[in-house]
Amino acid sequence: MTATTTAGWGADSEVGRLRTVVLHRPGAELRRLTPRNNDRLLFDGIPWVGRAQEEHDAFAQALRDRDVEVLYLTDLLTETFASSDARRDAIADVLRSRHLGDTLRDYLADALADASPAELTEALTAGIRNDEVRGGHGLVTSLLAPDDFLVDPLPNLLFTRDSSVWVRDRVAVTSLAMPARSRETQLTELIYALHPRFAGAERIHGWQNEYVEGGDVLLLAPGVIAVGVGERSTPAGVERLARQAFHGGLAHTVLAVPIAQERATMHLDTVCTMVDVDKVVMYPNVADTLRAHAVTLAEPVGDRSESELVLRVAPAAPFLEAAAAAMGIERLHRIDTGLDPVTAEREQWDDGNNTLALAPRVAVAYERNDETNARLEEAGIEVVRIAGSELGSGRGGPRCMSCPVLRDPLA
Ligand SMILES: NC(=O)NCCC[C@H](N)C(=O)O
Repeated sequence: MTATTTAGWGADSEVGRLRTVVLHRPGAELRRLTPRNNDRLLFDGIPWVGRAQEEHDAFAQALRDRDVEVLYLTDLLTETFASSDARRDAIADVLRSRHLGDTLRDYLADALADASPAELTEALTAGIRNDEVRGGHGLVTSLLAPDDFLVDPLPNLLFTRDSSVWVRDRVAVTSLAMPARSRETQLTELIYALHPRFAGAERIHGWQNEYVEGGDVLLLAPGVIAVGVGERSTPAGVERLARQAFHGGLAHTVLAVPIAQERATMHLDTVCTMVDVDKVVMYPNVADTLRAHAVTLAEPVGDRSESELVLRVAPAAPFLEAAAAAMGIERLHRIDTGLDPVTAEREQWDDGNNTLALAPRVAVAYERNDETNARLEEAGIEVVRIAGSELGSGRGGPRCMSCPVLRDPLA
């Protein structure tokens, strides 16, 4: 292991004391959701935006009350757009869309180049509707419906955990599998590449690599990473992340964990999150069937390049056992969601498993999941309850809505 966590950023676990986090306060992009587009944009309903903002502000305040520094993604993006390179790259990326046509593309290129940093952030996150453009009119604008999007909104920006994840002192900008989300990581990558706060931060992965989503990546312990493989993160994505982690000396074991390819279990963090150094809250309906392949290096890195590393893949073993063995602990204790299978199913759907640890044995959770929260407390976990009736309509909880940038190291 060569890398260490630096003072300004980095995390080597899910539970080290949280110092800095990136959130996204929901805004205009949520007002774009309609019953006709919400499925495609990966929302299960139409949130009441004002209430979602109140819930989110209370979430952010709960973190600040615990001395966590809250950074907002759109502030970082707007500050990043002080750089003309960032503006140029962001505009080029969004205009690569095959839906635009040359007339519209030329018009938008000029309009976006003239936009202020804040206006550019707004256009790239809330999207641009056909009836909102003042020029570039022609074949494409005539044939599209007035409320068709020329640039799609990004309502899932709310889930900042998916678009980047820190692994020790490196940031993995992820690669999102669903078309509705792929543009999120273009923006995240610009922030990490060009925002002065992250100057010098080394990046692994990237939005054009094989698919890996942050919600699938769990830092079980220093040197041990679990990665869910399912609807979002692919086997090739896990292999890429493992190669990068091994090559950078960031991990000794990566657990590849197949999960059911279903909406309710889209990421590993929808069924399992850590609440202590040796405790997870877990969906009991999958706990006994969840398995993991331990991936390790067959030979030392030496002077091999990342692609030359030889990986050893162990046969599948029960997840909790494989995890404990890799973590070097006797047992990874499991706290169940709900009391019975039906309650567990209801509370898992409402993100009862998706907790954000602020420190060992302190976790933020949606208040609505009464039984899971009671079980956490019985197990000695302090639960910081937040409201999430509107926030949850995108199917994500406190962990999905937060990207820890700095945690105290456990190693
Ligand atoms: N880590 C997570 O589970 N994130 C929640 C993502 C929800 C979002 N609506 C999506 O479908 O991608």
